[in-house]
Order: sequence, then C-alpha cells, then structure tokens
Amino acid sequence: MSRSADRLKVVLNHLNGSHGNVGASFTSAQSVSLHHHPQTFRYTLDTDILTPEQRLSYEENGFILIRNLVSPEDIEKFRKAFEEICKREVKVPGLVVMRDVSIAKSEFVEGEKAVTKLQDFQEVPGLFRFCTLPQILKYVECFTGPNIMAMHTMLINKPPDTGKKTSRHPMHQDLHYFAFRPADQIVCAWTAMEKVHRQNGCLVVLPGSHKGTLQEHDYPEWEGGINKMYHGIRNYDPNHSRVHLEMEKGDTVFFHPLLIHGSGMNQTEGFRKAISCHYASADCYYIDVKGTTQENISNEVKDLVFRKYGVDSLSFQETWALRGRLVHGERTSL
Ligand SMILES: CCCCCCCCCCCCCCCCCCCC(=O)SCCNC(=O)CCNC(=O)[C@H](O)C(C)(C)COP(=O)(O)OP(=O)(O)OC[C@H]1O[C@@H](n2cnc3c(N)ncnc32)[C@H](O)[C@@H]1OP(=O)(O)O
Ligand SMILES: Nc1ncnc2c1ncn2[C@@H]1O[C@H](COP(=O)(O)OP(=O)(O)OP(=O)(O)O)[C@@H](O)[C@H]1O
Ligand SMILES: O=C(O)CCC(=O)C(=O)O
Ligand SMILES: [Fe+2]
Ligand SMILES: [Mg+2]
Repeated sequence: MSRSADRLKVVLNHLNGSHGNVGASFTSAQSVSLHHHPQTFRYTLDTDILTPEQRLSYEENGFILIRNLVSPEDIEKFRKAFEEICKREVKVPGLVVMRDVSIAKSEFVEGEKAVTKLQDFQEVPGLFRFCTLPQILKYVECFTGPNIMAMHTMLINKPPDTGKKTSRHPMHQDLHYFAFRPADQIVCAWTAMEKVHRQNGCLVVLPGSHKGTLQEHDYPEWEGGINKMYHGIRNYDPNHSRVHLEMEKGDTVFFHPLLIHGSGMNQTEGFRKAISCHYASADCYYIDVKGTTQENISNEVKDLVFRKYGVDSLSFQETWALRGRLVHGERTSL
C-alpha cells in the first residue's frame, strides 16, 4: 500500500473529527474508494492521544517532541532529589553514580559537579515519580499498549567539557543495551530539565533511522577518552544529515530504541540536565544475546554487576528483570 494513500486516509479522518481509530472508523465505502485494505501502522497504536500528524511523524521519523509536558515545579523537585543524592553519601540499592571519565581519572571534584549521570534510580522515590507521571504514561501507552514497565532510568548531568570532548555521547541505538523485544514496543521519554541547545549538547538524531536494523556498536576511537559503556555505532558517517533537538525546560521527546542518536559536547559552563525513562510493554519477552552484536555490552554489564555486587551468576536478562518496575497495567511477561 502506498504511503500517500495512508496519508490521505489519516488526513481525511482528521477532517472528519475522528482522532482515534484511524482505519477502523472509516466506512467501507470510503475505504474502498481510497485503497483495498485497511491501514496498518507499524510503530504506533490506535489511541485518542496522538493527532494523526503526530502519529505519522513518529512512523516516519522515529520520534515526537511534546512541548511543555512536565511542569517547572516537578522539574524543580527532580533537581532537588538529584542534589540530595549527590550530597548524601547514602547507598541506594541498584543506583549507579557515574563521573565523567576525564575527571574520574584526575582532579577531585565534590558534590553534584562530580556526577555526570545517575542510572537506575528506580528505588529513589523523588526521582522515580518522573516515570509515573500520568501525562507521560498517556503518550507511552501509544507505543507500548496498556501494560507498561519502566525498564531503565537516568538523570544525565552533562558536564562542561574539560577540553577532551569526553562530554559527547556517541551516536548509538538504545536497543543495543536491551535484552528484550520487540523493539517497536519500547520507547524512551527524555525530558529537558532546562533549555537544551546545540551549545550545551542537546540530543542529535538521525530521523528515520528507526526503520533500520540494530547495528554493531563499540567504543569509538576518540583521542580524549570515552566514558564507560558509551558505545557508538561502528562506521558512523559524520556526514550523515542530522537534526539537533533544541528543547525548553519540560519539553519531552519520545523516541524509538532503534533511532540513532547521541549528543555533542557541552561547551557552556553549566551542567546540562535531562531525565529519562525507557519503557517497554510488559508483554515483551527476554532474549539471549549470546552470539549477537550485543554480546560485548552484555559482558560489560555482567562484569560491572560482579564488581559492584560480587555476583557472577546473573544473566544479562536477569539484570533487566531486576531493574524493571511496573508502572501501569499488569506485569504479564517482563
Ligand atoms: C541487583 C542487581 C541489579 C543489576 C544492576 C545492573 C547494573 C548495570 C548498570 C549499567 C547498565 C547500562 C546499560 C543501560 C543503558 C541503556 C541505554 C542508554 C545508553 C547509555 O547511557 S550508555 C552508558 C551507560 N553506561 C553507564 O552509565 C556506565 C555505568 N557506570 C559504571 O560502569 C560505573 O559507574 C563506572 C564508570 C565503572 C565507575 O565505577 P565506580 O566503581 O563508581 O568508580 P570508581 O571511582 O571506583 O572507578 C573505578 C574505575 O573506573 C574508572 N572510571 C570511573 N568513571 C569512569 C567513566 N566515566 N568512564 C570510564 N572509566 C571510569 C576509574 O578511573 C577507575 O579506573 P581504575 O583504572 O583506576 O580502576
Ligand atoms: N565517530 C563517531 N562515532 C559516533 N558518534 C559520533 C562520532 N563523531 C561524532 N559523533 C556524535 O555525533 C553527534 C554530532 O557530533 P558533533 O560533535 O558534530 O555534535 P555537536 O557538537 O552537537 O555539533 P557541532 O559541534 O557541529 O555544533 C554527537 O552526538 C557526537 O557524539
Ligand atoms: O542525554 C544525552 O546526552 C543522551 C543520553 C542517551 O542517549 C542515553 O543515555 O541513552
Ligand atoms: Fe541513548
Ligand atoms: Mg561538535
């Protein structure tokens, strides 16, 4: 079926005032006059939330940007919770606190200026609340369906670059890190905690790249060093046309786990903050990555679990099952 027929149907449906049920809401006469079988979308579900334009845009580009989705008051609370963690030296179960590789190996820096990223904050109520915000889940459901797991959480505090360009995040596909499928039922919500722009290292995306397959990832050969587990796609072509996603505080981008993305250097004095959660349908299933391109990251994660917890019996899949938290519906499979 041609794209233009799909587009026409969606636009007509919109003009008819019916936002949901694209396809099903058409009478057979209309359907027949347009094309021979009902439209099937691959990347989005039939809900009343996305406008037809937004739905088409996600299908085509692999992301949608929703302005002003999280309130300044909530962002302030997440910022406070982050500061608390950086100040207190308390151990939170599962929480990974990362410092930028260029400062980890040299000077001693105290407090939040030392922390580049918090990972796996599912046991920090003041931060995990982000993953349960109804206005976020409402969008997430358009991709995952009603049974929703929060699988991976991060607060990224991108530091001013020290001159070694280590504040960059190489171009990658998040699916490289995940031991569950199908990819189309996974989505990331990434919220800017302040204005993000090219200068402080906003997200950079390759629109449409979610239609490709999972590529091989490894550490890029960057002179100044590279942060632990920051794998990039191999043979990245820097001349590929890309889009810089400039966002205001509270704006949220939802993107597909195969979308190729990264972020540039932070060339400002401030720490660029964003909070994110990767969601998956609870109906997804775990996969064994042995013998696949994901074996390298799986081994690194297993090494980290051993160093941090002294446990060597956990599989890569099990580390995900332990981290995942149900946020809506039923925990059916994951
Ligand atoms: C109950 C069990 C549950 C299961 C828990 C499982 C935990 C797994 C967490 C990781 C999963 C990541 C996959 C998810 C990604 C999803 C998709 C998103 C894409 C990304 O974001 S990619 C980047 C993700 N990776 C990380 O964030 C890295 C995780 N962090 C770490 O591995 C550690 O924080 C780190 C960096 C090793 C530091 O460990 P720590 O022990 O706290 O630090 P030390 O100061 O003791 O230093 C030890 C050693 O490491 C060097 N170091 C420090 N910081 C860095 C750095 N940023 N980069 C590289 N190397 C670093 C430091 O210099 C020391 O080196 P020595 O040579 O002196 O030993
Ligand atoms: N060899 C590479 N492998 C993987 N990713 C790369 C590579 N080189 C650059 N990138 C990533 O590509 C994206 C764009 O790179 P670039 O440094 O040009 O970004 P920028 O600093 O935002 O842009 P600019 O400096 O042009 O304003 C960043 O996410 C960067 O980390
Ligand atoms: O916030 C950023 O710089 C990008 C983070 C990212 O893509 C990731 O951690 O997967
Ligand atoms: Fe990512
Ligand atoms: Mg650059």
